[in-house]
Amino acid sequence: MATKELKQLSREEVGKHNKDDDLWIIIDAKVYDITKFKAMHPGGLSVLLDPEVAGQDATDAFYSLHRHEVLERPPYKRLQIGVIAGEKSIIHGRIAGEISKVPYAEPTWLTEGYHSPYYSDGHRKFQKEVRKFFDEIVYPDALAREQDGKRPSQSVIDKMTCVNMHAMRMGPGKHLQNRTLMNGLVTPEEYDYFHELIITQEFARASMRGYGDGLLGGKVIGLPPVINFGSDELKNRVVPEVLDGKKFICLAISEAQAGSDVMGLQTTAVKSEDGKEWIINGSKKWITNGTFADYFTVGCKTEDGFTVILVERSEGVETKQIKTSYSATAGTAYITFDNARAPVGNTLGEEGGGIFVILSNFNHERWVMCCSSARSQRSIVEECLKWTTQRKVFGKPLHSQAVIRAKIAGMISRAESAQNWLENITYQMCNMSYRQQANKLAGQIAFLKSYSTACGQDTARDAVQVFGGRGITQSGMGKFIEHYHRTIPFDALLGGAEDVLADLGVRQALRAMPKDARL
Ligand code: HEM
Repeated sequence: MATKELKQLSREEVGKHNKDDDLWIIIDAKVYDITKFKAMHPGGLSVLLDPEVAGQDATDAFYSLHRHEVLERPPYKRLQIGVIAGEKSIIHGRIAGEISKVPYAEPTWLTEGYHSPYYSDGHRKFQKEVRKFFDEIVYPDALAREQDGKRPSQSVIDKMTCVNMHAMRMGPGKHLQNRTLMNGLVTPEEYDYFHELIITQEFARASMRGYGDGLLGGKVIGLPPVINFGSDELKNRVVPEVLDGKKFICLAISEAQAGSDVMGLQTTAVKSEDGKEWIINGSKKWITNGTFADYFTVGCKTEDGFTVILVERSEGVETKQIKTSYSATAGTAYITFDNARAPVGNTLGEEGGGIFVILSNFNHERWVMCCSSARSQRSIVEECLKWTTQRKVFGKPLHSQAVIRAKIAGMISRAESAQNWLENITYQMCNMSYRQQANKLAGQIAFLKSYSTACGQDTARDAVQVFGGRGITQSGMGKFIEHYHRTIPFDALLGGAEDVLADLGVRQALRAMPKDARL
């Protein structure tokens, strides 16, 4: 379709079109004819006929009330008829891959003029491509699926497979062998936890909370027990099809009756008479991706204690959507097992040794959550800095109020401290064996997760105060604030509740107290 020729106009010329039946306005050096649109304007007619708006430069008035993306929607974009001769537009929408220039909108390692000991040039190139990928491919699907609640599109999952994103999200390790990562930008041997941190943070930046979990969050927590404790037959069959986005898996531990106290779980598995199969009965609750999972990594009570078993979707397995405060795209399920069967070869780890299987993955899972928590808070800082600059109160930007600046100070400090602690822990992970990490980092990671999400909850509350009514409205200026404030409890609960984790950190420290320590 040919693009329409835009007229070169003077401000005087625009000023003549200031009446009900002939109405133009200027926004950022672009001229819009809103004569027909005015009757359909969601904000009403009268505001557009105001003498300070009709025929005038309405840039400040517009950005005080609308996100830029409004002007990019096709029906509104078409309203532009010209530009102001000799002037340039300066405001633009999201450019795929772009680094924000807003202070603190990026971690220091991505901010011009700052340095970091942790990231190499390779990490920087990798970040660039990963951001572009998420901006172009994942972000539009995240917005659409959050709206309609459907599961993430298979086309997005397939594109992620092409660059081996699903495999990279599992961290460094053998599962990356013989895979081409991000079109060859990094080799499986070079790939480290900082690469994974980059993926998780770009993911958090480009997606919405429910969609973020929907886009195979279940795999990140449900597949490691198969990779680390499954038989070779099971691994060879299940791991490739999950990492290639053809089949979906979830971790099914929590029940209505038991959560953190896994030893209190009531789902049972007993062996069939011929000893070849497990027969499973019970239910699981709040299982991310459960509604569309093909495989279920299930915690069961067995004769010898607690055992983890991989159950395939089959007769006797039913999943139902649970309505939570985030969108249905996460596929959060209530699952029932009624005489469901799984081969005994699907046992993950030792019979009765399930607690070890589950605990062994907690550190990585929590660290992933720390990565995304630090990044999502930062996006809220960016929203607040933009809003308080463009929103005018008493003729001045909102940030001219000291109380607003104090809130922003808290948000920035929290986002920076979470990121800096995270990078230190990530560096330790890069230099420790998995066993050393389990020994030395369980407490640190538990503290960081507890701290990050507490920071996130404070930031969510402050951001709502800064945005006022818009912070509790699902569309318009405050839509990301409303979303963050509504979904932050997921960060604070999943992978261990804040208080439980903080206590775990202290208990780990007390275990390491030297016997000869005295005041
Ligand atoms: C091309 C020009 C404009 C377009 C396409 C437009 C479009 C919209 C849209 C789609 C909304 C719904 C809220 C949203 O999605 O953000 C809205 C709300 C509103 N608009 Fe406009 N608008 C334009 C210009 C203006 C101007 C110049 C004013 C003058 C002050 C104005 C005042 C308002 C008000 C007061 C609301 C209600 C805001 C709220 O509920 O918070 N609009 N507009």
